[in-house]
Amino acid sequence: MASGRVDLDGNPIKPITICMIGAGGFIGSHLCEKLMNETPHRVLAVDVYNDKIKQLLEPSGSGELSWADRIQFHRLNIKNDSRLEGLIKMADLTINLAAICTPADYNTRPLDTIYSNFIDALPVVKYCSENSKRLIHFSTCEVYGKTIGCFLPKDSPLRQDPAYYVLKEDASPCIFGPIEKQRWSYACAKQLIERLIYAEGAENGLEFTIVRPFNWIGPRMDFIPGIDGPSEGVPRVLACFSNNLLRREPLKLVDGGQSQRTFIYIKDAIEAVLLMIENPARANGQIFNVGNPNNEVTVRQLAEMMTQVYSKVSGESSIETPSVDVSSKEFYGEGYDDSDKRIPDMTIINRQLGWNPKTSLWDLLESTLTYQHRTYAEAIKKAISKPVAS
Ligand SMILES: NC(=O)c1ccc[n+]([C@@H]2O[C@H](COP(=O)([O-])OP(=O)(O)OC[C@H]3O[C@@H](n4cnc5c(N)ncnc54)[C@H](O)[C@@H]3O)[C@@H](O)[C@H]2O)c1
Ligand SMILES: O=c1ccn([C@@H]2O[C@H](COP(=O)(O)OP(=O)(O)O[C@H]3OC[C@@H](O)[C@H](O)[C@H]3O)[C@@H](O)[C@H]2O)c(=O)[nH]1
Repeated sequence: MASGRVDLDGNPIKPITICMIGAGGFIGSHLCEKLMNETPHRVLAVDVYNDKIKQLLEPSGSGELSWADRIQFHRLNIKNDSRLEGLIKMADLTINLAAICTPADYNTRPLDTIYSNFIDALPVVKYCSENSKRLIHFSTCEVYGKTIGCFLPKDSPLRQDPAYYVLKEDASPCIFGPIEKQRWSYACAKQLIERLIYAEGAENGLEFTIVRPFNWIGPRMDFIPGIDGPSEGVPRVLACFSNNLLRREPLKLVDGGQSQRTFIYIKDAIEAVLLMIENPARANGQIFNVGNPNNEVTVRQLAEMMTQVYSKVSGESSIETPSVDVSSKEFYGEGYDDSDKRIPDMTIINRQLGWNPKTSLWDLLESTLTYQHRTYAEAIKKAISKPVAS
């Protein structure tokens, strides 16, 4: 079944079993799909939900890469389930994606955020280390926090110097705000679990790879409030803006939409993860930025581009006031703070895996918003036309 597939050094790739924790989420669903469609590997998919991978859990057709017996769903909460160690032992590699990772939760549910991103990840690291199993752990670009450049005077020419803003895995500091800015509870928990994994590698020989995603976006990200998630829920920006566009409401720009982000298409990013899975000798012991430095925009520019793209794919003209400003306190509540700018340095992933992102921001928004329109437009129309109960 693995015939012809070779790694970056020309060695044949042997089929392995992967314990994927958080497999039912946005990234997990795309990774499962890739592994089923293009590789012979087996997946023990662990999550509390499976809606986003349902299509893979149905019996598949025939053919060489048929996934019939290669994916198995285990509904369990890793906080309190003794089956976890057994699943890690059965696998060659564990990938941990499980986390609370929506900014609206970091300042309003800081305890859940810290428990989810640090405490709940501890047994996963421990079982991998004790059983000599390889671990790929999902961290975040938020561990860098703010750039050095943002502390310079507004008119300083050094702000234009990449040395003051490009984020490098082995050189950049992690700069968070004060404790009362609970936004940083997530970044801080992720940083500590990174340090623990690194220490397990140094002291106990754990074979690990740490992934720092820089705003991966695409179909199936988060939920549309009131349709496939809670009406009052606040997902990440792609889903917030999609929801506004679908409902023909102005997009809300937090604190003027001045923060900058680089967005990468989920399918480009998944290619990088597959290279890590299949090239352990090149990926072990590494921390990888995975992002697209060419796709930088301010949040305001993102809103403008999404408005234009959505008009194109839906055939609807945009509304008269496409966006409105809103304060972060009003939108997220007390204790919110923000990363100013996120440009990933690509030297290490390029050197180790020869990987580069491909898809432009316009193209990735076009395919993603086509999906959003096709998936949600009818449901939103129905929800809007329902008479409000008196
Ligand atoms: N999407 C991004 O751009 C991005 C950026 C930076 C970091 N990350 C990291 O990547 C990982 C995956 O992110 P995502 O975007 O797919 O998020 P997601 O919320 O879509 O997926 C996380 C999944 O983990 C599951 N999960 C959470 N706690 C669990 C528990 N206790 N037991 C079992 N399952 C549990 C959730 O049900 C969910 O399906 C996270 O660790 C996140 O911090 C993602
Ligand atoms: O409706 C909205 C939603 C969000 N925003 C802004 O858009 C920017 C991006 O917000 P997102 O919700 O996508 O989240 P962030 O980029 O801040 O953090 C994310 O990045 C790294 C991951 O670890 C997490 O998935 C998440 O923390 C922020 O500046 C936010 O304030 C708006 O202006 N309007």
